[in-house]
Amino acid sequence: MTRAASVDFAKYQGLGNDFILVDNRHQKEPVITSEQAKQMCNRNFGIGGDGVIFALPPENGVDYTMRIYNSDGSEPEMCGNGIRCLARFVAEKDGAGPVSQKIHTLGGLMQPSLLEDGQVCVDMGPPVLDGPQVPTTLEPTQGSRVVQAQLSAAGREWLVTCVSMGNPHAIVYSTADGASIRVDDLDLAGIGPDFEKHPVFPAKINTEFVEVLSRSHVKMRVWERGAGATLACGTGACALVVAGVLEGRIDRNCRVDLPGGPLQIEWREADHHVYMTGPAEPVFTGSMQL
Ligand SMILES: N[C@@H](CCC[C@H](N)C(=O)O)C(=O)O
Repeated sequence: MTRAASVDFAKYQGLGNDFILVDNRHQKEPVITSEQAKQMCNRNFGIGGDGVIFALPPENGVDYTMRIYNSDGSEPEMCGNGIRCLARFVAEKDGAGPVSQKIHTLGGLMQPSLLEDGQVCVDMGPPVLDGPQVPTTLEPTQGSRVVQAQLSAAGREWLVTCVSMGNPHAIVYSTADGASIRVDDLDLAGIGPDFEKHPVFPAKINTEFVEVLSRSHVKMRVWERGAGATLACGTGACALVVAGVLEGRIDRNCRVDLPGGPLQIEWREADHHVYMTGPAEPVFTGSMQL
């Protein structure tokens, strides 16, 4: 395995969730360490980003493999906005037009399609709803599912539904007394870390707070595991639509307004897969000394 003295990269963003992308298809292990990824993500001493994402050689008969480091150097299983960016990055590198890809991730098989209008639609596979698999030790409330379970965090009682989209999410639509969330009023930096490190989430957790505008339109803010408050979270948007359907609050096809802009999410009844459609934009390219 070769570690690099400098690394060529492309910076992309999906709704302001920004990533440093590295074409690493020549070798199985990332050319940089998790510590170097953390340094690259630093907004003062590095390039700046919410994560570093690698295109690696294919595994399991797919086109290529994706791995990602969060900005704190931890390694999550999946990233929704990141996979749209990576799909466009690889297609542009390979000189391919609108194209469908199969990508192996630690969270399973993902299938992005580049659309004529520049957006990317990703078949994110089925959500994982079994509580222990999310994982959470919260007591299941519907079979093995954790839906509207009461949780005490940051000095308040909340109702949370737990969903994995390859990576773990806790979704909050209301407090335990039934009061709706007003996302603009939340002290996210005060509340988010308490969820992220809560002992009922052994792999830590991404948390989405959601306000329902109509049955087909919601607004959210996110506190991400390993990255803090970000402008968007694609897996989070998918997870919150699944949770909203399970809680009976919204329909299966829903617009999700994130701080960085909207995503269209569908939890399709026919195959139980979640489909996410949104933008992926190049910002600049460069080379960083390590
Ligand atoms: N922003 C991402 C999620 C990135 C990973 C996350 N922080 C985790 O640790 O699971 C997205 O768009 O899905």
